[in-house]
Amino acid sequence: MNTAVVILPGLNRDRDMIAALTKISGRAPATVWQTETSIPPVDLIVIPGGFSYGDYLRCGAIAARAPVMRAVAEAAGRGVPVLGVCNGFQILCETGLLPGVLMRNTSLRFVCREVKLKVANAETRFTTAYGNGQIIRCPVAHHDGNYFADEDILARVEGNGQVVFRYAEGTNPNGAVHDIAGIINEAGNVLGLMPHPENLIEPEHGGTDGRGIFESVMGGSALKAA
Ligand SMILES: NC(=O)CC[C@H](N)C(=O)O
Repeated sequence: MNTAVVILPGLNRDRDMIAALTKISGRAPATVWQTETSIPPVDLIVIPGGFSYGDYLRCGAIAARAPVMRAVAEAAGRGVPVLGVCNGFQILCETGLLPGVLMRNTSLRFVCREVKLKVANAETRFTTAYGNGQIIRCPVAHHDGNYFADEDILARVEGNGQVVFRYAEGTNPNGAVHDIAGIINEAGNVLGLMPHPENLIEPEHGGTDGRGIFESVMGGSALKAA
C-alpha cells in the first residue's frame, strides 16, 4: 500500500499522520507539497489536520485553491481513496469534493478532548473494520467543526448513507447538525472527518480505536505483518 500525505503551510498534524501511515502500512508515505501539480501513483491520499494558511478567511478556504488540490481532485475523480482529517475535512468541503461546510463551534471555543463516535455506515471502504452502530473513542481538537448543510443536501447525504460517523449521544463537541462527525462522497472514495483517528492507533496512545479506518482502506493484504 503506497500512500501520500499533502503538506500545506500551517498544518501541524502531518507528522502524526505520517507516523500512523508508516506504522500501519509498513511504508513511509510520499509527501506532496502545496505547489505540486501532480501526485505520484498511490493507493491512498491523506490531507492531515492543522491550521493551513493560519485558518485565514475560513478554515481550508485558501488551501482549497492551492495547486496540489487540483491534483487531489483529479485523483479523486479517478477513484483514488482520499481521507481528510479535521483541517483536511474542512479543505475537502471547501474544494467541493464533499458537500456542506464546517462552521465555528457553537461554544465559540477551541475544543480539545475525547469524544465517542458511532459508526453510522460500516459498509464504506474506510469502515469495514468496524460494525454498524459500533461506538469508538476518538480525540477532537478544533474550533470550526460545526458541520452544516442545507435541508436538500442533508436529505441527500442521509438518504445515500453518506454519513459515516456521528458523535454519540451527549458528546457532540461543536453543534454539528445531525451529530455529523464524518461524511463520504457519493462515489464512496473521499472521506472527511473532524476527529483524529491517527492519534489512537497504538496502545501507547491509550487505545487503538482509530486504527480501523486505516486498516479498512488499506485492506488486509496491504497491512504490514504484525
Ligand atoms: N486540528 C485541526 O485540524 C484543526 C482545524 C482547524 N484549524 C480548526 O481549528 O477548526
